[in-house]
This record gives sequence, C-alpha cells and structure tokens, in this order.
Amino acid sequence: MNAQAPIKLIDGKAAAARVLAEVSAEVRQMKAAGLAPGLAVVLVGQDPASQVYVRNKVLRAEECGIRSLEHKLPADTAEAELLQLIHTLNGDDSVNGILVQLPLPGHIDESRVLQAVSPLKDVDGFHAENVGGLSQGREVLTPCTPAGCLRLLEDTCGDLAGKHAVVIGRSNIVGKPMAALLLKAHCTVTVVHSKSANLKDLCRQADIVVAAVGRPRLVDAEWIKPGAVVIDVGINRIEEDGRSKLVGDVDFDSALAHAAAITPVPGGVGPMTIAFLMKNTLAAARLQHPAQPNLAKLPEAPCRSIS
Ligand SMILES: NC(=O)C1=CN([C@@H]2O[C@H](COP(=O)(O)OP(=O)(O)OC[C@H]3O[C@@H](n4cnc5c(N)ncnc54)[C@H](OP(=O)(O)O)[C@@H]3O)[C@@H](O)[C@H]2O)C=CC1
Ligand SMILES: Nc1nc(=O)c2c([nH]1)NC[C@@H]1CN(c3ccc(C(=O)N[C@@H](CCC(=O)O)C(=O)O)cc3)C=[N+]21
Repeated sequence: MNAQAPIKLIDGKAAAARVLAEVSAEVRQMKAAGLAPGLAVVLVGQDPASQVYVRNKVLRAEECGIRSLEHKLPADTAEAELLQLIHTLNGDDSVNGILVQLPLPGHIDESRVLQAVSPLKDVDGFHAENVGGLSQGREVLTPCTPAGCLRLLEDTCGDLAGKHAVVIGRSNIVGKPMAALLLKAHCTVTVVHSKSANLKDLCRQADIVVAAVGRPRLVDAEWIKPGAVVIDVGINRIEEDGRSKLVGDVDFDSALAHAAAITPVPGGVGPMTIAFLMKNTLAAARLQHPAQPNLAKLPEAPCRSIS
C-alpha cells in the first residue's frame, strides 16, 4: 500500500478564477480613479490555435472589465507595417498593454518586433529591458505562463525556498523566465533541454518539475521522485483513438503514481497564463501612471525602476 498523502489535482481553472476576481476588483478601483485599462492584442496570420488563444484572451479581458482591441493582420503583412502598428499603439494613451501573438510568420524578425513594444506596455515581459530586470530579480512585467506556474506552486507548496526545481525546456517564453522566477523564490534550479545528458536522472531528483518541452507525454512516473510537485506547461494536440485530443508534456496517468500534486492539461497552466495577462495589463497601467495616487496605492504595484 502507498502510505503517501492522496494525490492532489492542481485546479488551474479555479486558481485562474481567483486571480481574475482580484483583477476585476482592481479594475473597478482603477475606473473609480479615472482610468479604464486597455489591452491591444496583435495577431498576424490565420494559425487556428493562435486564433483560439487570442479569442480567449479578448473574452477574459472583457469579463473583468478591461477594454480589449484586437488587431488582425494578414499573413503576408510586411515587418515595417507591423512595426508601424506597434509604434502607433505605443503612443496611444488608451492602450496600456500590447501583446503580439507568437509565432510570427517566418519573414518577420520576432526579436525586432518584441523590442519595438514599449517596455512599459510589454505585458508578455519579452522586451530585453524586462527580461534583464527579471534576471536581476527586479519587479518587472514578467512572462505570463511562468508567473502563473509560480502562483500555482506557491498555492500548492507554500514557501519554495530550498526546494530543488527542475525546469525541462529553455525557451524565452517559458523555460528561461521560469528558471529566473524559481531562483528568485530561492529554489535550487536545474534547467535541462534537448542536449542534456541523464535527463531522467536529473528530473528524478526534483522536488518540483516544470515541463515545458512540446513533446506529448514525454515525462512519466520514472522521471518523478515520489512526493514531487509536477507542473505541466505542454499543450500538444494529438490524434488518438480516432479523435483529436489536447495532452501535456507529462503522461498524466503514469505520473499520478508518484506525484504529490500535478496540473492537468487542459485546465492547468493554460487558464493561469491568460489570468496573468490580465494582471500584467493592470501592472502596466500602473507603471504608466506613477503620479496617480489612487493607482499607486493599489497592491502589488511593480517598482518604478524601469525607464
Ligand atoms: N500553457 C501555456 O500557457 C503555454 C503552453 N506552451 C506549451 O509549452 C510547450 C513548450 O513551449 P515553448 O517553451 O514555447 O517551446 P519551444 O519549442 O520554444 O522550447 C522547447 C524546449 O524544450 C526542449 N526540448 C525539446 N525536446 C526535448 C527533449 N526530448 N528532451 C528535453 N528537452 C527537449 C528544447 O531544447 P533545445 O533548446 O535544446 O531545443 C527547448 O528548450 C509547448 O507544448 C507549448 O505549446 C507554451 C506557452 C504557453
Ligand atoms: N505573445 C504570446 N504570448 C503568449 O503567452 C503565448 C503566445 N504568444 N503564443 C502561444 C502561447 C501558448 N499560450 C497559451 C495560452 C493559453 C492556453 C489555454 O488557455 N489553454 C487551455 C486549453 C485551450 C484549448 O482548448 O485549446 C487549457 O490549457 O486549459 C494555452 C496556451 C500562450 N502563448
């Protein structure tokens, strides 16, 4: 018999609903102080998955009272035209947050586009100013997915200090900022990737596993130390038993045997990503109005070290 505590499913939908309730309350306070926060979402091309994500973002924004403006551009949009739109949005006072949905079509230089977004409106936290600030441990606009994962981990484990976290994946969107946030939370952090040796052995040493790989069900019970907490970032659409399914990077049914707590896919990290996008939109609005006393009083205002 397994003497461990029962497996705990980490409910990302419920956690996201709590974050969105906080956001709605803050939006009401902001509106009372004379500011109606706005988010611009830019989508280039017709990738079906991106269209679903963008629609979900716009819906969630509206639900918590954030004005959202969707800019849909054709797949053959010239880079210069996209940069011009970002320039216009940077200068538009009614826009507090700008998100450029990734991936962009191949003819567009992604890093040039992300650098064009004002760091004060960079709700994805992808501008080098914010990436650098996060790595220095400053309070800056932080990528939504890792921020959501950290909240789930804090809700599940409490204090993370001294825990050994293994992050699988080193992308700029998830793996690297996740590692920076865990380090900031005083974890011992190991980042592994496609060139890592002894991946499974390293993973089996972890108290916390964050899988952001893009490989369906790569991580199974053999990778998980009994009692570890598992956060599955992966979103993989696969065909199985003659139908299309969404699965994570973790083999959920197998990992359950060892994990103390685990996120499902769907209903885990995904909803938290969108909830933190809304939170970041408010944080960005506060950054843009440092002299507004009613906004400055709001909780969790990031420090004003961004120029
Ligand atoms: N739930 C959410 O909100 C979000 C989910 N996602 C999902 O998370 C997953 C990861 O996304 P993203 O970080 O953008 O993906 P990337 O493809 O940019 O990065 C994947 C990382 O995984 C590593 N990797 C690939 N194969 C292996 C392997 N077999 N063993 C070990 N490491 C491997 C790569 O290594 P190397 O660097 O050496 O190539 C790379 O660092 C995807 O499924 C994506 O859809 C992404 C963003 C948000
Ligand atoms: N600039 C930019 N910022 C991003 O944050 C960004 C991006 N580009 N490009 C793509 C990835 C992916 N991503 C997801 C967000 C929500 C869900 C989500 O809500 N998922 C639901 C399921 C949705 C479904 O059914 O397809 C869930 O997991 O429960 C998933 C993935 C954000 N990304």
